[in-house]
Amino acid sequence: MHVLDFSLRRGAFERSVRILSPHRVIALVGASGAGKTSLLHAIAGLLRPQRGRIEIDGRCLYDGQAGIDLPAHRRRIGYVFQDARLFPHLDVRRNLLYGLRGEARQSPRFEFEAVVDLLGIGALLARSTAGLSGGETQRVALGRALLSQPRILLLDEPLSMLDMDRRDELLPYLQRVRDEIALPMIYVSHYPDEVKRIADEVHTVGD
Ligand SMILES: Nc1ncnc2c1ncn2[C@@H]1O[C@H](COP(=O)(O)OP(=O)(O)OP(=O)(O)O)[C@@H](O)[C@H]1O
Repeated sequence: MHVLDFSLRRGAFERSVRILSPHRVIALVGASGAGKTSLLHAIAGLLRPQRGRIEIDGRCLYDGQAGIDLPAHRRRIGYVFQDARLFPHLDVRRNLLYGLRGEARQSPRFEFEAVVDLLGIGALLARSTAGLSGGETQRVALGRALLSQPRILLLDEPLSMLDMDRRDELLPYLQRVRDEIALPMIYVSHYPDEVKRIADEVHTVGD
């Protein structure tokens, strides 16, 4: 069960959301500026809501009334950005291993080899990030996020920098992650058609 029932403010921008969902994978769609990224930031603990409650898969991350506000590092979030944000000075293997550091190294649920296989990135391990295609870059970013041993996966328009062919190439990997990793996922996109292939339920943010 997910509860996203909160209000937030960013400068002059205000947004309230009320989503109660029994589904593991939900998508948030909406126009540019509707507040989708801001909602993900609130879930990740990067932006404090004005009020309300955030519960993912039955685990409370924030409750204004009860005074609960888990710090970002304790929320165990895997975050995949639109622009991947791989470290340019590290090769693919080291980018992935960056995810598997600190506490994540002790008895990981998602192991290096398994994640590499799942995402089909074994042949890329020794490569620099500079020559990767957009789809390959996003698969590595997804791998790095999974290796940080998250309890929740947040995806902020992971396909938006890709052309149509590359999108079609990446979608099956996202579907595999959804089915085989079985984490709660919140997927932000501009495109309802795209998210219907990933999410169990689609919510529109904004008016
Ligand atoms: N740091 C900030 N300070 C003030 N306003 C901000 C800040 N960050 C975002 N905003 C404003 O908050 C609103 C929502 O932005 P947000 O990025 O959450 O929307 P979005 O739906 O993700 O948009 P897009 O689809 O274009 O990425 C916008 O009006 C934006 O200008």
